[in-house]
Amino acid sequence: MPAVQLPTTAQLRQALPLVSVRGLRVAYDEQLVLNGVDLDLLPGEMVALLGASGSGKSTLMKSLTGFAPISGGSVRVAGHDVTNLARGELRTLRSEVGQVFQQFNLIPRLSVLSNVLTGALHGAGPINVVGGFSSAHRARAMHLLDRVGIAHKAKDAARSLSGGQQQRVAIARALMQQPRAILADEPVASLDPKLADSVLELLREIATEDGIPVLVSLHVLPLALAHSDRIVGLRHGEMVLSGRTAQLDAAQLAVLYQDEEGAGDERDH
Ligand SMILES: Nc1ncnc2c1ncn2[C@@H]1O[C@H](COP(=O)(O)OP(=O)(O)OP(=O)(O)O)[C@@H](O)[C@H]1O
Repeated sequence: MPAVQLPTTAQLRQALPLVSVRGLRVAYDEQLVLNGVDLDLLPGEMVALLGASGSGKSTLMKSLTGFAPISGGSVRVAGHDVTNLARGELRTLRSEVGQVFQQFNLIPRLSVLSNVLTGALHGAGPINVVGGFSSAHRARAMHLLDRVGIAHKAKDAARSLSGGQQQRVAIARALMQQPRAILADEPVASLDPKLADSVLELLREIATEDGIPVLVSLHVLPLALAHSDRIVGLRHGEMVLSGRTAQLDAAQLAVLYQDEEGAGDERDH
């Protein structure tokens, strides 16, 4: 009888979703804004989250880090049960999930290097903050700035950088956390198309090289088509689309924007 090849622990880990959402419901003031959402994110994949304005993209992202009022379903992120966190576990969860935002959210007067170093504060207690950063932290922050292509700006004030450069700093700051997943909520909405391409390329490279999932919400369909492995789509708070990017056709994608004011404008530009 041929020997049975059992998968290694590494292979099993690779196949398990880092994020697993089932039947998620979120309500604000009794208004249901997410209704029965399912989502899996696997290590190493770049997943684009699409949907018209108000469809629930930001709310879904917030649900993954305990920032949304979850009223039903289950949310597991990096081994944490987000709907039932133990005392102190929320801080750990947030330290394990890197976040990137549309407006970069840097501290403008601080240097680029200091901004990246703040990523190391996630999950650190007050003593670590007072104690300052170790030389190992500084070396790691410089390495990450080099990785995102702006090590030469390390000493400059964050406010002196262009939007594209600031977003690279924000990505380096997220990496400083040694995240197990990255959530990027409209990270290129404030950037011109060329910079948008380069930032999304960088995020995809990180997903592949670091073997972590990156969930990125986007308003521009061509960007999602060019830079994702998979596309998921929300409509009126329901997940109505999920598929490999290369296999989705125009009719499937059009469902996301049906009946929306200005449909066609938003997704094409
Ligand atoms: N804090 C809040 N309080 C009340 N309602 C909220 C809150 N946050 C979001 N909503 C509502 O939830 C719905 C989904 O909003 P959400 O921001 O998740 O959508 P979105 O798809 O990210 O939109 P956009 O693309 O415009 O950013 C909207 O109707 C919005 O008004």
